[in-house]
Amino acid sequence: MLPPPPPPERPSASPAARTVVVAVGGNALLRGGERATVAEQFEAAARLAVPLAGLLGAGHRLLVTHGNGPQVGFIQRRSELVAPLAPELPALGLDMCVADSQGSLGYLLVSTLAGRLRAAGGPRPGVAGLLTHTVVDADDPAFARPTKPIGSVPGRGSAREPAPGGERLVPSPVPRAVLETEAVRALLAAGIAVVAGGGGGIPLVERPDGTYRGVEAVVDKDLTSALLADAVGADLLVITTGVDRVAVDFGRPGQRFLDRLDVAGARRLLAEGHFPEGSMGPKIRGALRFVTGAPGREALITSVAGLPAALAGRGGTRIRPGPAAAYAPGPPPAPAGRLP
Ligand SMILES: NC(=O)OP(=O)(O)O
Repeated sequence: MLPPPPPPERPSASPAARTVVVAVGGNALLRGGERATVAEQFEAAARLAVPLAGLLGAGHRLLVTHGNGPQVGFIQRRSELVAPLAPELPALGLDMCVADSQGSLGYLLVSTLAGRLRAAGGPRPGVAGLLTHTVVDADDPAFARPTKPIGSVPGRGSAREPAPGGERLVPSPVPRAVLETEAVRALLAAGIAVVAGGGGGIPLVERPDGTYRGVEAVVDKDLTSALLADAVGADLLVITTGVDRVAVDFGRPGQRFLDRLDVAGARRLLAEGHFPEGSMGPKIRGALRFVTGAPGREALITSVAGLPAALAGRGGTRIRPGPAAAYAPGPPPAPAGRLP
């Protein structure tokens, strides 16, 4: 549970202030599915801004990260649909689509949070949206095995042969470093709320000469969120998803929701296949990476609707290290089955 510190004069002034990272799924802004209008997306972002502003009002430092799974698929489809009509317009690679999604989703999240803080009338930290780049390994095996669904219509396909309806699977390499880590740290230290790590970050690989190039991939935002949360020394990583709590045997007879998990238990359930890749798997792996990075950390998995209650200790699944945990900072581990 996150204890509310007394109202501060300045947002960063309270000794009880903690650094909180809240990861928001791309689906959270699309309640109406693919047909959600822009106005509905703003409404969803405005609802989310209420508990986020509450954290800032209580004096905590806040980093918001967000997904882009549906939106990056829409942007890519738009580019592909336009191509035969206007061949003079450049086709967009996935790195460019991720960058576009950071712009539009950053706009939604920053403008609604800034507006909520202004309307609340208390001490107002600034809110900054940061275009974020994530370095991945050029030889990550994910490039040969696409697992990340983008676009929102159920179905299965590959990046080259999309399934009917628009959803497709694309490579999702493990994030190794975020170029803007120092900037995020500096903004948080200055009491400014940050929106960063959007869509897992624009995926880059290093060229032999040390420069970067964008690649065809969508990095998992939960893993990037854990990496950033670790790097900025966060105390709490909140991962929002479509359910209020993590379940074992999800969607099967015997389904059981969990209030808390320790590291050993989470690892065992992950190994038993309760948390599939492309959904709960990266959230659990991100949470594990974060809580085992340093002592005193906690991860919380819950829904956007359940966020206010979960932050007050009345819901969600809490992941804590447990008595036998060993701490080892570093990038997120690869999922089972990947090369070391
Ligand atoms: N990039 C990413 O992981 O997005 P979602 O969380 O929306 O799938």
